Amino acid sequence: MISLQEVSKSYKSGEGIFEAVQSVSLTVREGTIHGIIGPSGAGKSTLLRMMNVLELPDQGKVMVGGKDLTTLPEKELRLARRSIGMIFQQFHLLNNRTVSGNVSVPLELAGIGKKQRKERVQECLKFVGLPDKARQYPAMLSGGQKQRVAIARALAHRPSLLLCDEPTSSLDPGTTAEILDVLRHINKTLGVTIVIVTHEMDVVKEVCHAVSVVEQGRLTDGFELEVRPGKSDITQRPSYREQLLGKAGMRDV
Ligand SMILES: Nc1ncnc2c1ncn2[C@@H]1O[C@H](COP(=O)(O)OP(=O)(O)OP(=O)(O)O)[C@@H](O)[C@H]1O
Repeated sequence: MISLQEVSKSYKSGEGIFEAVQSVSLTVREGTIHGIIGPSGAGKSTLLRMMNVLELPDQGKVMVGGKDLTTLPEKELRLARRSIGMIFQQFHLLNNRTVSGNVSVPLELAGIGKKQRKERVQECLKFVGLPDKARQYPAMLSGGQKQRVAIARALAHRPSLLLCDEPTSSLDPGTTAEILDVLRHINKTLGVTIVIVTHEMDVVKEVCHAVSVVEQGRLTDGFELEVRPGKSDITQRPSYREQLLGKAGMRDV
């Protein structure tokens, strides 16, 4: 289980202090795919980046696997982070490394031996359906293939949690569906808990078991989902929620 407990984060700017996340508490059930949705600038990415303390909250706790990541000494935090993979909208691959070189990076940083690295890289590439692309460079790949490489890299350490920051926002609808299939497969077959930040209703509708709604740095709603494409029996709710559910063709369960 992952739980954020009353986390807050402010940024200083020329105009003063901006409160990007304000006292948010949120629980992600183990083994689920959890969406975080809301308008642009609402604080979704900041919230996600606090889940692996890429962004250190000013206040509050980040509980992952029974430990508060905000209080862990650096060495322990590094180890804890190995069980948390992350992928991004822009893939963040190293262009001067081959596909297998990219997937190998976290294993190299962890000091894993060459033979073991090679085996694990092959396993991960096979899992995401790219075993034949190992020797190619990112520039030779499509957007969907690049995201698969990023996913393979995120899986290298066998994470229990995968954080996804707008993973399909650079992709066309067909490729989006393929990437969502990969994420669903990871959740189902490996039992990995997945958190997806997205502004796309279809992503929530397709894969999420639960969703949290973030607006202006605050959690304004959260609910379990039953995916019902095409249905319109939407429970009356406050405006943003109505809008979300309506667009996604979902209802409360
Ligand atoms: N490092 C930073 N320094 C200053 N301000 C920041 C920083 N990171 C985020 N912000 C501000 O905090 C607010 C929340 O940003 P965040 O990226 O979390 O929102 P978001 O909901 O993910 O938005 P989007 O959907 O547009 O990516 C924004 O107003 C953003 O400009």
